[in-house]
Amino acid sequence: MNPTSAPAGIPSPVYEAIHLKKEYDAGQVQALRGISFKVNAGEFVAITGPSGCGKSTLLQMLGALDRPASGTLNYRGQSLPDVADPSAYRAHEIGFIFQAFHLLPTCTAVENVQIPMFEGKLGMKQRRERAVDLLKQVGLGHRLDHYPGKLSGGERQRVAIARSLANSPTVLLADEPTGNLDSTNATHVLDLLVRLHEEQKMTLIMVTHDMDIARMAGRTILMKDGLLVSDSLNQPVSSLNSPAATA
Ligand SMILES: Nc1ncnc2c1ncn2[C@@H]1O[C@H](COP(=O)(O)OP(=O)(O)OP(=O)(O)O)[C@@H](O)[C@H]1O
Repeated sequence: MNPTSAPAGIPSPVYEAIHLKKEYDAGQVQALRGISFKVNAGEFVAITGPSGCGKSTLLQMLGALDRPASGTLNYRGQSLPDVADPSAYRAHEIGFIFQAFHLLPTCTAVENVQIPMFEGKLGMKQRRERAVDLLKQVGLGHRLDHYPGKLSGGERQRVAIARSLANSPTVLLADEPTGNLDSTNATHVLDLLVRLHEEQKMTLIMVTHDMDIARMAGRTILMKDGLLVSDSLNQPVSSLNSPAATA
């Protein structure tokens, strides 16, 4: 994509959504009923709210996995629903992390991480080297040749996070990334996401129904019944282990 840039000193929105709507079942389900917000480069935003309020629907739109019925959704100044090549956008601009990991069970950790790289120009040796490097970054240098079935849930999610970084995305979109994990593994995965966001200045947008997890973000968007009910900055919290998160 060919991003537009904001004048110096003005934060440039990565995403700008204006009155987004989405219906299912010929209008019987109104999943999004007019959502507007901006996300600036390098922000960590949590999207939270009760089950069925439209969080995943919204994240899927940001990931160009779905299209709004109406409204405007821009990614770095370009209309996302109208992007010429959504698969290139998904492969190179964003990394997606799912609750259920979505690893290929017949591929090892290092093979799973290489999968998104097949769209790029790296040769076989470079792909493997990059995958090894990414697995080391997520603390799995000792599990390179393990199959997903031989890894713990937390390790599987860390492989999925390494895979999401394969093509150096601008944005990480995480949908309940700790939803299938026990509290210890959840803490490790969240700390890893925070570290990636802080060290690599990555924009991180995370859907969670858990308010304690949402508070780890710099900002929380609260949804209800397909509407945005609040959009507020959070007090700094670096980990679920911190007193503020466990109080
Ligand atoms: N493909 C679909 N067809 C019909 N209705 C759908 C579809 N996907 C989602 N919905 C409905 O749209 C609404 C919003 O769903 P969504 O999955 O976005 O909510 P959510 O906030 O992510 O929920 P949860 O926290 O339970 O995952 C819900 O009422 C859901 O039943």
